[in-house]
Amino acid sequence: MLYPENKEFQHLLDKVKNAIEQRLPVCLYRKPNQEKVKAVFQNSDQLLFTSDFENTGFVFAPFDLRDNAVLLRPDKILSATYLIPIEEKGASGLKLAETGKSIHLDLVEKGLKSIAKGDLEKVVLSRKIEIKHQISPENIVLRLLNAYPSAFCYLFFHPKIGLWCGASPETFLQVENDEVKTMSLAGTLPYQPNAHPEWGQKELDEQAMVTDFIKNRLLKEVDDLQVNGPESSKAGLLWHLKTELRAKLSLNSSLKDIVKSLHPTPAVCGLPFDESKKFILEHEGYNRAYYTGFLGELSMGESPDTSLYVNLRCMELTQNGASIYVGGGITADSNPEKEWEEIQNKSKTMLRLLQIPE
Ligand SMILES: C=C(O[C@H]1C=CC=C(C(=O)O)[C@@H]1O)C(=O)O
Repeated sequence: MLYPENKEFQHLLDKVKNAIEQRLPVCLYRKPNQEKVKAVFQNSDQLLFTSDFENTGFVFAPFDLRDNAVLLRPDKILSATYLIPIEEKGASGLKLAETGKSIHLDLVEKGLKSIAKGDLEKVVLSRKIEIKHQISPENIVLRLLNAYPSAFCYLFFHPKIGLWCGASPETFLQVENDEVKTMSLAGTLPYQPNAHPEWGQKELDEQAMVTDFIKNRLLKEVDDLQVNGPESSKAGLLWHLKTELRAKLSLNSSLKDIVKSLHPTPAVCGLPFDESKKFILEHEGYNRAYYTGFLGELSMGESPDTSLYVNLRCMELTQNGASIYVGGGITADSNPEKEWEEIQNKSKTMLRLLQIPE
């Protein structure tokens, strides 16, 4: 037993473990700053999709929406309160390998050349890191819940898709009645205890580009748009610059319209939209799959509302291993070495879950 003090939570965790063992789709998740953990179970291994986001269920959408967004049909939903134990083990002994550095530096240089030529203004470039480990999904999910109370934490399994988990710091879209909320999250610095982040022009410009894009795209779909920020926001061992946007959904707009006009935002793709996406697909050299896609409840919450998060700080769990996905925004002011350090720091968000001894 992993959590004997809380029978309700242990029951939920056991059910999730059973579903994975029986190869049935399931997603366990906790919204930011909440004590309630939920799990959605689908009682068949059918691969279902949503294209208009009008269904009820849990959506798991890829970076490239030409591939389908997976829908978990909520045949059963369980929830339990989970209180984080006070004695939390810190991130100890993190060893960061430099493997893949030269490949990533070359990719960043290519991005910088396209920016210098005027083809791109910004492009988010990423990589996949393969790690070996022996930790069970139940232990990983506990570590995730304990380490990142202010993130959207999840463990998603579908036998035809795979096993993914993550701690996303970024809201993609929240819709409750006609109220729409989203955020622009871009600009990163390492977190230093007792010190405030000192943002440079590169991060401020990068953040402004993302905010302007979201603002301009949203203005076509919403009324009464309000923009608050940017401000510093802590995400695990990192600081980000964050701007919050809220508005009223226009009468002739739908969730599908907003999703299609925003995803993928320049926080995970780039500017101009089409050219940066093309650059990523041509040059990154691997398939992002569900990294930098989005996931969450569709018409399924208490209200019922929709709350979607960007699939960042995530990994795919495989037999005895994991693939950690990390990326960063490249602009004209980027320094390739610093960009490498930034994604190394981002990789610690998932890496620390695999390296603390059982
Ligand atoms: C693409 C990622 O982060 C995005 C979100 C916040 C800050 C970012 C940045 O500063 O580059 C990225 O835009 C990632 O973590 O893999």
